[in-house]
Amino acid sequence: MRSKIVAGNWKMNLSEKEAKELCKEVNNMNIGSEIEVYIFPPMLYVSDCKALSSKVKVGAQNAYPKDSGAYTGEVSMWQLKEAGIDAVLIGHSERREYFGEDHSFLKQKLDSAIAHGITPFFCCGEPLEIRQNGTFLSYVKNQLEESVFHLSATEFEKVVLAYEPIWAIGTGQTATAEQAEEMHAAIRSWVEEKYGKELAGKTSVLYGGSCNPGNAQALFACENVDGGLIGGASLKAADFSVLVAERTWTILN
Ligand SMILES: O=C(CO)COP(=O)(O)O
Repeated sequence: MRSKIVAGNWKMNLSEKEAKELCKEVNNMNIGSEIEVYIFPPMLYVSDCKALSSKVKVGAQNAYPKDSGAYTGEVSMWQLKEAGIDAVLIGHSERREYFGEDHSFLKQKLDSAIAHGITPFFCCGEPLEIRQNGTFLSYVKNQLEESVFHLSATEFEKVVLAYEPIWAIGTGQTATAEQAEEMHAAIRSWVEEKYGKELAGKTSVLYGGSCNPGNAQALFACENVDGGLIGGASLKAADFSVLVAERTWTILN
């Protein structure tokens, strides 16, 4: 069946020392037998974290879609691959909002990640006004149609999807299990329409947005929620260790 994944997006936090320390702590956690764990440290630390990681996979929060050239300040997917990095975040709402990343740019990033064999975690999710006006399903469907559904089935197979409602990110206002399941089931149905039942059944769809030890069990127990993309709670070893623990996944399942 599909992979169950807990991924920590550290965003632009931690000193080098703190990042290495947290990386070691995550690698020493008691991780559930069927759970894959990823960390996404700031770019500066990805290689160090990769070197310190045994059972945990390491991804970058960003990368540029061209392989090399005059793109001052950027790091390419190709360079990440050369450095042994496993995954990359694409389409996070913070990059869409603060760095103007649009559908067509995200599409290029996705193509480049796949071409280089890096696992893309493609993020989608609606802002508060779209949640409130009730058009959130079509909003998220459009994000996938614009940047993801051009992929062939063989390419799409490599993608991990993450639903992160913007109103839940860093706000403490988590989506309820019902809200998450409604969206995740819809996402899986669109994947099925496009790529068929078998591939839809194999696609991991993670939830992100104020996920923490207090609400993770209810979210992870939803049929179509295959784990979490965790911000704030991934910076605290004590919290993150609960999210990756076997018992968080087994009690309600
Ligand atoms: O943006 C997120 C993960 O990518 C979620 O962040 P929080 O868990 O801090 O809400």
